[in-house]
Amino acid sequence: SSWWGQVEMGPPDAILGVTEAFKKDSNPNKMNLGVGAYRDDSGKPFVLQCVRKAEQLIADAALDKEYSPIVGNAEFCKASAKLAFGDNSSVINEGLISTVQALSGTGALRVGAAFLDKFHGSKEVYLPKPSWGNHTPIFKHAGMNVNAYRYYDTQTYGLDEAGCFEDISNIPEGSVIVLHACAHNPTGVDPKPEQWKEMSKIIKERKLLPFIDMAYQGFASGDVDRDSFAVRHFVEEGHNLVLSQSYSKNMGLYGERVGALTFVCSTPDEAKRVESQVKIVIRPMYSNPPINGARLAATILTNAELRQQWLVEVKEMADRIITMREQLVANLRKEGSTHNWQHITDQIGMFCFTGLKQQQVEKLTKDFSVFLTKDGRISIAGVSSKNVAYLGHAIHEVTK
Ligand SMILES: Cc1ncc(COP(=O)(O)O)c(CNOCC(=O)O)c1O
Repeated sequence: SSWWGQVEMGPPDAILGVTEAFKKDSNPNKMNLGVGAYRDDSGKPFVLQCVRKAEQLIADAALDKEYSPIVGNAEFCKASAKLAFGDNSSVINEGLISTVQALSGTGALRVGAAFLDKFHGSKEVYLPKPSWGNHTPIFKHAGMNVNAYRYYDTQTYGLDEAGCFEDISNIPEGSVIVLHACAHNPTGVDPKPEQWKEMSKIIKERKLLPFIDMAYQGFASGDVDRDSFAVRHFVEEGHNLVLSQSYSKNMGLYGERVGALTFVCSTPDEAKRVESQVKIVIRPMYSNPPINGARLAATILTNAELRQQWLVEVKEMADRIITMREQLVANLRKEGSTHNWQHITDQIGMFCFTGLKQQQVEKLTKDFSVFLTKDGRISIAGVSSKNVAYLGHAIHEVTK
């Protein structure tokens, strides 16, 4: 008899399911706006030049393939912390942080969640509503209880400031609050600096633990320092926060699984004790991280010429997305749409919450072969100068 006869078929991943349906469609005008990966203006995946050059430097160095330490590539961890907190960050200079390499952003969140489940006083985690789909299972699988705070306003397609601030003011002391540093997924709605300052104040008053997820640093505005405003403000305000970083989007290292997890602690001794316990979480999970992606990122971040080229390339990616937002709105106007599409250009980063209702989404897919997730989220990366007019026409047709 079979061991697993009672195992049921699991539900398909909402996002990857969109790509499956897209592949089956024969319409030459079909568009895949579901996938959360950058595409250039030809709709192709994009490997940055600085990554190709770093690959060459690493190949020429003929390095060995020995195990990485449990905490990963030390040069990468140091460079990652500096990128997030700034070159002259006091928490770095005073030895108050512990940074470990992670299996990309997902791995950083998962190890962070496992550490919190083991050592943090509260099991309660609060996610923005809505948040990245994977946040919920990541924290649940680690044993935490997942709750939500109001974030997105379905009427204005922007931040529900009143609801957000009120909900955060009511989160029980000691709870963990997850924040997207920039380029909020799936809404594209980021707090303004003034709103971040207010959120920091309330979070401090409520004695909450901020877990900041920064998966798009540099990819949102095109400026790595500007995109790290929330992280640096919270540190300046004295929050001992947890930070997850991903290089999937801003360096295009998706499949290399390059990320980092940082704990901001109160003393150097606490940082050492925290690191020792994070290592004990990692050891039985995957023992030690892969070497290649971290070498690539460390080379790019520490080689002056490659770093400069990276800053140019990540801005190019951000600028292309911003241009596509502007051209989509222009095409909707050209089509004669009378709706207010301001939110498409107010929102930032990979995604746009269009505000399309489910039946409009279904019509967009059925009649125009435009594929997107049911919640009306589109990945702007899938929009190009070749298909933006078609998209404008299609959205106008289903919303007029
Ligand atoms: C907010 C957030 N955190 C973390 C991550 C983690 O990404 P990774 O594990 O690749 O670093 C992601 C990647 N999302 O993937 C794109 C999509 O939603 O279709 C993310 O959006």
